[in-house]
Amino acid sequence: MPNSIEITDLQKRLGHFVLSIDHLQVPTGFITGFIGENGAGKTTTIKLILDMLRPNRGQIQVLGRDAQKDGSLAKADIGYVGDDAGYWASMRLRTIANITAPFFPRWDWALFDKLLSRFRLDPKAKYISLSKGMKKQFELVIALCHHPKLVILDEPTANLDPLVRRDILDLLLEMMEKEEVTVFFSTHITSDLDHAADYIVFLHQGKMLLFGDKDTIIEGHRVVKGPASLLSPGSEDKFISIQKNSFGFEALTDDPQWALDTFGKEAIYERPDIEQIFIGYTRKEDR
Ligand SMILES: Nc1ncnc2c1ncn2[C@@H]1O[C@H](COP(=O)(O)OP(=O)(O)OP(=O)(O)O)[C@@H](O)[C@H]1O
Repeated sequence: MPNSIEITDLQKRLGHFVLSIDHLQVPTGFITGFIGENGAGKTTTIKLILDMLRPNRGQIQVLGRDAQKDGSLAKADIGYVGDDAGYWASMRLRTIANITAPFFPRWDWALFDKLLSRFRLDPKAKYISLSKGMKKQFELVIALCHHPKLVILDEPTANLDPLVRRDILDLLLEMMEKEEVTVFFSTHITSDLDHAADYIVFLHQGKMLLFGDKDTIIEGHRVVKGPASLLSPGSEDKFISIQKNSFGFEALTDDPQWALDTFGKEAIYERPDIEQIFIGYTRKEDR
């Protein structure tokens, strides 16, 4: 199966907010990072994929099944970590696992124990006694220990310290080496994606701005810096976005060759990171 998620012609209205995605594919066997500012529509998209919300229009295929008609059949193959796991606060971790395991035919107790000890979580601890980061780690253990084909994570690393964030990303990468797993990962911490993602989706105010292979996207862009005297009205308009100050300009281009031909050796050309590209496209849309 080339794509684990395929979205076509999707529209969802929530009050004044409109989510509108013409086409989105999440390739099987890779990590796709889903980036957007607060309120961009990431959680709404994920809830639609999981059939927790119904669209006003459009089709969503998840693991080859229609999310609205028989999405429940795909649920055993999906590991999901969202905002609120909804676990009973006073339950012990082992009890939560005992209740969850029967829903998943490939539940793996050995993997559950291994992952719990990796995160130094005590199975006898009560869920309420865990810190925010430990709760996320436990939710991730539950999501991964039934060998899901598709892992959907809604901002799993928000509020976590860098060490825990890196540990979670490393765990995902290790899993993907051993079995074919697809990961769809929403975040606004773009540095996590610099490290881990293969594909990137940018969402802004309910619309997709960009989708593609991360390395190709980065290679296709440059941050150009130089003195303001290099600029002309025509060249300014060709940038995706530009910022000027008393020292000169800093701009994002999706045509590195044009920039080199236009500004030559007087400008500096830098490879952007994901955050610089995302901010550049967001500024362009907001102009
Ligand atoms: N039940 C609802 N009724 C009305 N508006 C809603 C509802 N749920 C979400 N929204 C609106 O939809 C928009 C998108 O919200 P969503 O939670 O999908 O964003 P997000 O990208 O996940 O943001 P964040 O990074 O802050 O979690 C927001 O403007 C939000 O206020």
